[in-house]
Amino acid sequence: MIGLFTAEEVRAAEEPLLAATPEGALMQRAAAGLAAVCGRLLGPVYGRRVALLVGSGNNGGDALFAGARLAGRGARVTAVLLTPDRAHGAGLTALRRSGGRVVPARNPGAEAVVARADLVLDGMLGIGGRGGLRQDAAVLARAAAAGAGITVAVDVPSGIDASTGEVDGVAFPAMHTVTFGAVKRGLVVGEGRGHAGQVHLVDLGLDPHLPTPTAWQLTDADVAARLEPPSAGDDKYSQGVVGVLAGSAAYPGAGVLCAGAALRTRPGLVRYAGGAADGVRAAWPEAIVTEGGPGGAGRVQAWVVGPGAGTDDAARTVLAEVLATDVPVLVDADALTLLAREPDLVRRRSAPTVLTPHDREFARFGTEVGTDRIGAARRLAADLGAVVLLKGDATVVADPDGTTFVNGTGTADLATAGTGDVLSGIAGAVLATSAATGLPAVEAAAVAAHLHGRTGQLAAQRGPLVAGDLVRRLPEAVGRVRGVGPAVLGDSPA
Ligand SMILES: NC(=O)C1=CN([C@@H]2O[C@H](COP(=O)(O)OP(=O)(O)OC[C@H]3O[C@@H](n4cnc5c(N)ncnc54)[C@H](O)[C@@H]3O)[C@@H](O)[C@H]2O)[C@@H](O)CC1
Ligand SMILES: [K+]
Repeated sequence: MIGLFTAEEVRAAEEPLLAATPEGALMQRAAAGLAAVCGRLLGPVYGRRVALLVGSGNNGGDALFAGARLAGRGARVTAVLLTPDRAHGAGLTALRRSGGRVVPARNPGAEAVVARADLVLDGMLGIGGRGGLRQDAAVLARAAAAGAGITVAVDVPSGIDASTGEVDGVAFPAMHTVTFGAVKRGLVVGEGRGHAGQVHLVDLGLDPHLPTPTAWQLTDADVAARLEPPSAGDDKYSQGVVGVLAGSAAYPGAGVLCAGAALRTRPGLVRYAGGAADGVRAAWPEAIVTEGGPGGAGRVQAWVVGPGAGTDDAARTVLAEVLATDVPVLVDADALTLLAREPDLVRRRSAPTVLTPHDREFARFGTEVGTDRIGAARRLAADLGAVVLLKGDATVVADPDGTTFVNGTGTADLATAGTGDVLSGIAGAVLATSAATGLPAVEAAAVAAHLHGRTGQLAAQRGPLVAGDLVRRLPEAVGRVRGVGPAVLGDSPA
């Protein structure tokens, strides 16, 4: 698992490390790691044009020292200084000694330096940045975006909030971010994720000083370890029995997709008791279909309730009935709308509940998501005593105790009808085994989000995807996450 940290946590951890190391040593470690990544990205370094965008703090110092190292290898390095009188003195000296040039950002030629560069290194603001980019910095960020060079952010893309990922106005559009000591949360969540590109972590020796993380990202290996394949002693009941209450006469597809995803994730047994019995029977002869609602379905180890299920009185009765059981329940879509009217239905539960809202569904519980997605998910989780899986570009899964996972997989191609129904089916299947495996509900939900995203990446390789493609490709995605078949589906997030 990859720990995710706030800027404040990183700053606090740096203090004792700074005190224990010779002055400037940490910045040299950072600059060496940064220059090494830039060198790899450039291929041959000699003769290549590198532009450094340099602000007033230590982030600019990192860029200047890394630039000096690249200049030493023959790169043509130019530093564009936003505040020439406040740029890092020792860094400037090192760059000049290595043959680098310096221009103030207000000089007419500064934008052209950025536009012509083979690589643009963003050292404008690091974890000391507050608020959005000022006009002069925003102009340089836009020039980097418009240019053809590789864009690399130093520690964090300037203009993003390192703790929340919030972007206020313009931020540097990095293809790569070389971050120091620890992965900042803002690189993987909110708008920050889209600005950070591929994240490279440079070890500064900070680990012993960091607090135990409260936010994490799962890797393929973490997910594989939580999705154990069946063993010789398993039967269809011990593999997890999922009850699906999704779909209706108006929306039969939601039931078909949800039941199919549950079957394809962990095909122990799926009991279907929703309102689209004929459709599910036709699509999934493997499912046991009952028409009598949850009460007549037989014993299950987890329920999925809500996708395409409607919000009428009958749907409300079904929701109340499953929330009164003592097994894990996943609440999605229409059932979230109903639950937002009667949140006490979930507050009084003792078994785990997982809610899977998107932003509009989240807002029905009383507050907008806002720009701090981790904070928002944690607050609702604590308020309701339920796991909250807040869907988005980087899905956030929060436990009532504050433990949070930020998903690192997925693709924009997943923004299409029915993919949420598939996620619910996957999560229901993982939850159904959680009682036997001891997997906490928050981790089961995070595993499902990871797998859903990986399946989306796999399906999108063939072009635009529909939700049914996810169901079809799920077994292959599970196999790949477990390391069966080609290991790489896309860039790993960190
Ligand atoms: N502290 C350490 O031990 C290390 C720090 N390192 C680097 O140092 C960075 C943090 O350095 P700093 O604390 O100097 O902070 P920054 O380099 O992020 O810059 C802070 C400066 O920018 C100004 N500023 C803040 N917001 C602004 C805005 N919106 N527009 C314009 N100016 C703004 C502040 O007045 C301050 O002078 C890290 O991100 C990392 O890159 C690395 O060298 C590794 C070691
Ligand atoms: K930066």
